[in-house]
Amino acid sequence: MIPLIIDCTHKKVIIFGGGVVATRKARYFAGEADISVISRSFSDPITDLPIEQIQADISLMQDDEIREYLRGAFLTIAATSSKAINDRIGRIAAEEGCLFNNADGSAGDIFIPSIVRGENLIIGFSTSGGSPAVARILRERFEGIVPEIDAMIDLQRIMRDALKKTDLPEEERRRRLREAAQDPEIIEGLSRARDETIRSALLRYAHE
Ligand SMILES: C[C@@]1(CC(=O)O)C2=NC(=C\c3[nH]c(c(CCC(=O)O)c3CC(=O)O)Cc3[nH]c(c(CC(=O)O)c3CCC(=O)O)/C=C3\N/C(=C\2)[C@@H](CCC(=O)O)[C@]3(C)CC(=O)O)/[C@H]1CCC(=O)O
Ligand SMILES: NC(=O)c1ccc[n+]([C@@H]2O[C@H](COP(=O)([O-])OP(=O)(O)OC[C@H]3O[C@@H](n4cnc5c(N)ncnc54)[C@H](O)[C@@H]3O)[C@@H](O)[C@H]2O)c1
Repeated sequence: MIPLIIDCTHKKVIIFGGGVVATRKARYFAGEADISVISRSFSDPITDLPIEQIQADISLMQDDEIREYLRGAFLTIAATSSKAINDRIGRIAAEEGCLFNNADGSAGDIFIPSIVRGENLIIGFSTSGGSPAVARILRERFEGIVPEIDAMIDLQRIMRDALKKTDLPEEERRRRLREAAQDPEIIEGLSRARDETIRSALLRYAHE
């Protein structure tokens, strides 16, 4: 398993099933991907999301009909309450060369991680299906420190630009960036007085 951060803008994500789990998966991709949900019934929260809803009984569909829905899809998620239906969708997705995530049944190609999102940062936690509860606990543990990491990334971006304009050798620029990233005064200052700390860090680290 290899983690990737993927731009899902305008990518087609097809979700089968419209219950609690399908809603969570739809919410995960909503706002970036183009989502269609195919199900016999839809939970109330899923109907509030900006997604296409297609009402159908999947057990009555021929393989070709399912295949048609998957055409051009980046990712297919099976989240019905039937393992047999989910696995059947997985088989067709594999034939179509489409990435597949299975909420219940044989594991697909991808796991959906628990995520923490900052302005400059995304962290994903996955136990590869071993313990979603642990993934959640890790997310909650890291949520609190995201604002300070975000501020550090802002500072580092500005510092990198400033250092590139100097004649300092690359090794020295790298050393200073690493040192500033671990400087306790800067870390503390960023959460208290962000702009002032960025100014003083630049004076201290980004000159020849
Ligand atoms: C990260 C997150 C993304 C998302 O789905 O949106 C996610 N589950 C989340 C929440 C969540 N999951 C469960 C509950 C109800 C708890 C309860 O039952 O009361 C809740 C709600 C909650 O806790 O809030 C239970 C559960 N989960 C799975 C099974 C089936 C099984 O294990 O077979 C069961 C049934 C019971 C059990 O066996 O526990 C399976 C999967 N869940 C995964 C991801 C993948 C593995 C990720 C990993 O290994 O790290 C995988 C394999 C599916 C996949 O590939 O996507 C999201 C994080 C939310 C957060 O960040 O707060
Ligand atoms: N992967 C995860 O994160 C995770 C977490 C908890 C549970 N699960 C498992 O995922 C599955 C779905 O859980 P849920 O809580 O969303 O269940 P749910 O009962 O709320 O939803 C099931 C959905 O599947 C649809 N469906 C079932 N058969 C269908 C058919 N023949 N045609 C069309 N639609 C059909 C139903 O209409 C419903 O919308 C369960 O098997 C559950 O054990 C997975």
